[in-house]
Amino acid sequence: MSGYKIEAIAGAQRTYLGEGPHWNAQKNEILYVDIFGKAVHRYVPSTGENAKVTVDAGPVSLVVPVEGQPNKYLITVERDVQVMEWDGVSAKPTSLKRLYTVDDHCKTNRINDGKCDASGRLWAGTMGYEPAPGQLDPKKGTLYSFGLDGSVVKHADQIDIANGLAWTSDNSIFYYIDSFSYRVDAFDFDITSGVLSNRRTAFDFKANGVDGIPDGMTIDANGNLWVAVFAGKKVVHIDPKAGKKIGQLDFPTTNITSVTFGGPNLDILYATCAEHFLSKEDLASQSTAGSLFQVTNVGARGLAAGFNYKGPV
Ligand SMILES: O=C(O)[C@H](O)[C@@H](O)[C@H](O)[C@H](O)CO
Ligand SMILES: [Zn+2]
Repeated sequence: MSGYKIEAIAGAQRTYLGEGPHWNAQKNEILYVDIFGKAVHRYVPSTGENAKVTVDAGPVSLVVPVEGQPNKYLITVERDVQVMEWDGVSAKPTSLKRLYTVDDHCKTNRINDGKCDASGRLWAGTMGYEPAPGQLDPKKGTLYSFGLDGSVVKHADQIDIANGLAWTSDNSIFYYIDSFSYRVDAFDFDITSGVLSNRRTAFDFKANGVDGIPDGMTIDANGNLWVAVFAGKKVVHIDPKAGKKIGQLDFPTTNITSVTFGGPNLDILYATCAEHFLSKEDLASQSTAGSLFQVTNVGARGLAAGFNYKGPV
């Protein structure tokens, strides 16, 4: 893949563990979190406006706007799903309200990656305690959905690190990453009922000789996947139908965590990354660690902007 250009966005606030980028088309802004920075960030590319709101209660792993309520956002804090009221400027939320708590059976778990499907249903998964690279409390994660009717449904368990999620344009397939499987899996998906079935492998990192840990993910208008590779210094472009890698974006820092398309034409790929788990040497030599990146001229456009949450708040 040639001709692409990667830039660390100087005007966007940096993070310790940047994650969960969401293109909010209603406000032409990108939202992203700093998990262990316990914060939500917003950045408006057209004006350079940016802001950060800190939630002291615990790690914040995702942010999704609430449909029709411009100052309300769904966030996850530790094992809670909460609705945050925020004016988009202040350093502290106007209000926080807990909606759901998951994994009471394992209180050292936390919610990790998640996003909404096209119906506005939230999907999010959990992971065990991970004090250091390779020291994860294994197979403790569960994938949940939070429905428009207020239902909380378990879809899969025995997950190591609940990560990337993406749906096809016709919502017939859900792609999913449990990081330490080193795979992208595919499920048949029924968006009306929210039911997943027929889990199979769409792309196997090890079988295809791709090193690193698959992390966050997005899908482009051609139905191909873009997967951030933690400890891999890259984003890989994958054709999930063929189970083949079809491209790669090489970054100047090691721990790329997630990606989303954004911009008015959905032709800019935004990537989050982390200082988290970087070696001392890498931290000293990688000045862009923790940046929000934009990648232009990748040769594809996003399938859609981020979907808002449409459930009860
Ligand atoms: O960003 C995430 O999704 C996790 O929260 C990170 O912690 C890494 O994926 C994990 O640490 C890799 O080992
Ligand atoms: Zn992740």
